[in-house]
Amino acid sequence: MAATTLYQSVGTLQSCRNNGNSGLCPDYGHVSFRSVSKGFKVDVGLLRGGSFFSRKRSTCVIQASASQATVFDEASAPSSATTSDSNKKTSEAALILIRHGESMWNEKNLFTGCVDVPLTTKGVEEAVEAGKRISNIPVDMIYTSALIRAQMTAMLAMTQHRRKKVPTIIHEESEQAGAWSQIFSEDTNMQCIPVVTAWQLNERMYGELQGLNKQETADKYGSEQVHEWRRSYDIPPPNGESLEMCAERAVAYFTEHIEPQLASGKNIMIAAHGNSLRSIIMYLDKLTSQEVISLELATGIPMLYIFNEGRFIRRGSPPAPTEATVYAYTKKLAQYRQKLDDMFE
Ligand SMILES: O=C(O)[C@@H](CO)OP(=O)(O)O
Repeated sequence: MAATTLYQSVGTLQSCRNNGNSGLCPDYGHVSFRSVSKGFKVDVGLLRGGSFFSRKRSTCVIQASASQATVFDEASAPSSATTSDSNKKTSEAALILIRHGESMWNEKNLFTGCVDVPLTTKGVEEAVEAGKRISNIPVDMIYTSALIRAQMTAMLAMTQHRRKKVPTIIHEESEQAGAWSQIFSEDTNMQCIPVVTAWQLNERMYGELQGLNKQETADKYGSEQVHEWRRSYDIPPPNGESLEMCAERAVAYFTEHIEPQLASGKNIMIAAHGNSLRSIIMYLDKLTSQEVISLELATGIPMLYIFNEGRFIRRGSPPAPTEATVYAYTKKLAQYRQKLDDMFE
């Protein structure tokens, strides 16, 4: 994908006299924006042709810098996008990755790994904020680890989604669990998002470091040794998993179970962990074992990828609704957002 800077589009959009808060620009396509203190927030999805339609009168003054966003190149966008949540006509799909919000052991600075601890209040708030950032992005299926902090994050994030579909955990631990959690209404089923839990997406197993304080461990073994355990690619902590070992199960799960769903047009959210997501990002971004060392993921910040014709295109983190920045959607995502605007505003 060749990304063009927003600056180029801003020039054209500034010359548009706009009558509403959403519409089609003759040159640059779909635009929707909301008032911010200086000018407007604008989302740009490239669609050719069309004309503006109006909700209320205003003049389009867009203030943004080239560094704030990029615009998806129309040439690489699929030509037959529709506005359905799950689009089987094209191979384009959205992939959202979220590291869980702050856990009670993050707060205490303890090595956590596969110990199953919940979010703190701050973690709950981070998950809700993450949900606001992705509230306009379609989600057809959710994958989480088997750990409660990732599951809480996914569920809390979805409370903010504008589409208001209900995430429902798929229970396949036994035949009975599957049978007892069936839904008998097709309409209700259509308003649900299946949530698949998979241990393969768990945090890497931290071995004998689990439950130890990170600072005390660094004081005891030296910060270089601890940094090696925490961030090297192939050196495991005592009796634990290295990132490489974690990648073997997390990336295998991703390629076997999640990638085929993306290829069929399903929009996917994955809520998981610092290291299981680092290993998946290493695969998506083709990072080397050297490059992944410096990859750090913040808690509760969603990252968006577009899966298009078998390629993963990194799109960064969608902005929070309060941020006066510019974010460019793909044509398909812009249409989805427009549909939400039409349905709910
Ligand atoms: O303790 C853990 O399980 C992880 C994530 O919180 O820590 P680290 O940042 O050392 O990989």
